[in-house]
Amino acid sequence: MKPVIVVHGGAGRIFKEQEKACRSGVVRAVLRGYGILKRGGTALDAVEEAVRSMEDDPHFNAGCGSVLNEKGEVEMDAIIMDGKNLASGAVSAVKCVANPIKIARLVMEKTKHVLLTDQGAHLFAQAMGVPEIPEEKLITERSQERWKKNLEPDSNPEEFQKDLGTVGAVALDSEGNVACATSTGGLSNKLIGRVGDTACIGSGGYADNYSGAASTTGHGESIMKVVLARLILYHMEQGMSPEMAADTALDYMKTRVGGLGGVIIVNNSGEWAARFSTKQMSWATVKDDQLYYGIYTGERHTKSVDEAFASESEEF
Ligand SMILES: NC(=O)C[C@H](N)C(=O)O
Repeated sequence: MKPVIVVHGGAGRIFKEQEKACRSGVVRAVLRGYGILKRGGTALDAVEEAVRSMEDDPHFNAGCGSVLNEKGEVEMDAIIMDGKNLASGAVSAVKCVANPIKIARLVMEKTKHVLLTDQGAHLFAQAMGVPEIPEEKLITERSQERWKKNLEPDSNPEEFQKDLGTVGAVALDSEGNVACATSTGGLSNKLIGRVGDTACIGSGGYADNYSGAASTTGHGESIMKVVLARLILYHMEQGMSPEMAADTALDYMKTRVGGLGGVIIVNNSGEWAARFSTKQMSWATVKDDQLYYGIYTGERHTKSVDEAFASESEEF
């Protein structure tokens, strides 16, 4: 089986001055993940690596760069899932760690549970030897400015929620296994303790070798109401292509609950899609040693992977 990986850097609005950094960020992440697949690594390792790369990138709303809750704190959600056996692990409302996706993976591999939250997730991370980092390291000037603006009496929180940026990855490895991973700081100025779609199995992501894998982004409460990732896989089980399944599910979310978002998908034969109902979503894919990436509807750049690896440090 030829490996495939798709990543997203969040659906929503990307400001002009951020576009280059977002394109570079998703390309860097997809190449890291593909490097693992190319060496015969698993889909699970590839999606974790790709998501880690974007958690470490301050341009995305995950890890460093996460948006802040109503008190100005970072509370992050993440999920990972293995399509081989439906094993999955997630964390919600975690603080002071660089890579929530790592803890999600540990939840999957080292506990009998699927989701740990807040204090419990913190204690578990400590017990697993995950280093704690000061909260300031996760907070960027941009996330702080946005938080302050949202506190102004005439602010329009709806407007600011458009500026999303969750990160995610889906992959198919050479053994035919699929996996997904998603990580986020959630919604700006959210209530303390708010758990979003990203931490919830079937909403923020789902992976099943019988059909494929999906990772979602967008308005979390809407995504949870329609259980977006699982809905997409259901459509694929009924015979739809990844693209058709994505469009059908996103349309349903828009008409049924008025929610916008984006998804990346790979099915178990290596067909993929990156679709969104928002204005933009940064995404990148590698299949057959060919890199594809874009931000706007209809935008699709192509490069060979060798060429892309050679210019990895450059902007795209
Ligand atoms: N940026 C996002 O995609 C937000 C995320 N889905 C949430 O609601 O937590």
